[in-house]
Amino acid sequence: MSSNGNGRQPPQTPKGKQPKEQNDDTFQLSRVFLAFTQLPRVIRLVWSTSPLLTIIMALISFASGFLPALSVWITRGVVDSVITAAFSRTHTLGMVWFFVGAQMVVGLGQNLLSTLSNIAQQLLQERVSNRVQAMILEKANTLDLAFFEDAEFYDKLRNASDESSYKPMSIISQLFDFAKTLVTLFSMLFLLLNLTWWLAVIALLMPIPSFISSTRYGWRGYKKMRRQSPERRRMMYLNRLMTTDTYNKEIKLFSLGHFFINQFKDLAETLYQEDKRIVVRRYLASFAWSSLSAVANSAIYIYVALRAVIGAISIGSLTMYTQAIIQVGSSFQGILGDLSGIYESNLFVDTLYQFLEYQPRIVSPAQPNALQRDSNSPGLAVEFRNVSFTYPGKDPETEAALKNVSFAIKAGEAIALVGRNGAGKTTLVKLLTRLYDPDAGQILIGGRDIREYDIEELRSVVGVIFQDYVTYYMSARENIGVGQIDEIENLELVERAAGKSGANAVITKLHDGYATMLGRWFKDGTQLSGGEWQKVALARAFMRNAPILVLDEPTSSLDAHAEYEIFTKFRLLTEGKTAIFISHRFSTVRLADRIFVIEEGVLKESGSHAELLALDGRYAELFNLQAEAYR
Ligand SMILES: Nc1ncnc2c1ncn2[C@@H]1O[C@H](COP(=O)(O)OP(=O)(O)OP(=O)(O)O)[C@@H](O)[C@H]1O
Repeated sequence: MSSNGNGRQPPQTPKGKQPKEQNDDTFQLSRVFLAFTQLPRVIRLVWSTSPLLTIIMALISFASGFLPALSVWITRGVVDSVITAAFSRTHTLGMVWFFVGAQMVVGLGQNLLSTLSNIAQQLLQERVSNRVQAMILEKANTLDLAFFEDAEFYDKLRNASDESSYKPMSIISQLFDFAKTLVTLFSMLFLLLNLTWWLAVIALLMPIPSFISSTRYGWRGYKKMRRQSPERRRMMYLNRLMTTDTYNKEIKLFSLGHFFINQFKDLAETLYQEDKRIVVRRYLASFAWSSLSAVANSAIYIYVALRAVIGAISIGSLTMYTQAIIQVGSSFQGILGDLSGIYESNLFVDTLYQFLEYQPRIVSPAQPNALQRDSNSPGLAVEFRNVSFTYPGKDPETEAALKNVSFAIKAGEAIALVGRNGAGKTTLVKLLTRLYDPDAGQILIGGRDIREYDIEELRSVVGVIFQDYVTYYMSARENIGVGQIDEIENLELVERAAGKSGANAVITKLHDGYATMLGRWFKDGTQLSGGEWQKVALARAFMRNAPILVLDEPTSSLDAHAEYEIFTKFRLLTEGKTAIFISHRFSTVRLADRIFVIEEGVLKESGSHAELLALDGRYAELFNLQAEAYR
């Protein structure tokens, strides 16, 4: 995205930290080494998650690396001692027993180590994955609302939480496996060198082409994941549409099921075709290279067999060398496989760290000023001075949401915001609570620019319920208690807040009162009606007990009686706090001390109901239009 000309940048990973692969689709082997740059970070992450489990895994890997060579060496002992026993006259079985016994000990040892390794790995995997998921949530919690409205950010967030949470542990497992196989490789090479050096070299070289090919496909797999991310997200969305209760009604009534299912199937088919190409090519290439290795192994086999025929080596040695050759090849292949696996996982982990590097733009100042409450009023004064704002990616000339808006609200005043859909009313509230910062101008609360306050403190003095309020699928008490999280257990406060909004009458009728689980998602959940949910949300705003109360269409779903109840008692309920409410219902609006009419991002008119009617401007027009409809 380009800058939209108002000086703000859309959310991006900090410049200079993007890995080179981001901008280039071609694969180069040299990049393989670049992609290991995350390794130290990953090791630190896993180590700090559980040093004990990491040490256990490292020790087990190192120890089990020696066992294959030991086993091959013992095999020679078994064969040679059997032949000696068979062809000598004494038939002494002592050595046979010894070597077979040793083989059994090695076998049991191998079994024990792999069991321990599996246990350590699974436990560590779970802890690392949980920790990474928590890190992603923590990061998401710090980021501005604007990030969540950006598709690129969303893709990264999805990729980070879907793929990357288990990848750090894959890297560590592959790294330990790499170390283990390295030990096996060197111990096998040590055995082979007794026979001839060039066989060791050939066995080493064989797996290299296979490594290059597999790394290239790892790269392609990663690029594919990045490319397909928007489609996969769309599939997830369709899946949610089809399986979530809130959408189900409309989908049934509009017969949209097949329409969405077909979209899902089309996307799935396109992705499948792309996946198929990569999978088939990857495994065919791997088949070709491993066939070549098999042929080369047979040639070496013949050479060693002929050495045994002419008596240059014993039959036991024949067995040992042939096994060692095969193991050198497979160990080296294993090492390269681990390397390309680490490389592939690294690419994913890179996405995770790119996500974790996002920095919020809306932050508290280094030295925040404390908010001074007004001693004469339970409310706080609010002022907008020449505030302009355009949403990211929109043109400030033609698509500004607010243009040069100025007004002052006294502490304790009740203000209604009116205006058509899309006029900028909700945007004004978002700016007041620093969900966005204005591009120009200043917003003041209690006489100071809101950017001078700590964000948490600022938000604690503004109680807001948006028109798209959240319906938490939790108990009724929690639904209201979250309005003031440190009082969530205080049933008395919760009940008082519920009493003000009319939610108390709803909740006391439920089978478990305030303990009733709301929503249908969880066991014994009760679904509420739209208006009942709104009363619960409204109670949350009262629970907050903030000096400034902002209600965005707070009574849109309430029945006439409930709305009347709230608004006749509005001043009583708000206890003299500063109140800003947005409403399209003029019966509600006229209760405000003053009314602000917003039109296309501009404050057009302001004054009391009577003043604005007398003005006979836009307000009078809208009011009369609505009144007309009731006649
Ligand atoms: N997150 C967003 N990203 C981009 N544009 C947005 C966003 N939210 C709102 N807008 C645009 O900003 C303008 C003002 O929207 P706003 O939500 O403030 O209107 P409103 O007056 O509250 O409308 P309504 O009465 O329908 O709730 C609209 O043109 C809208 O399309």
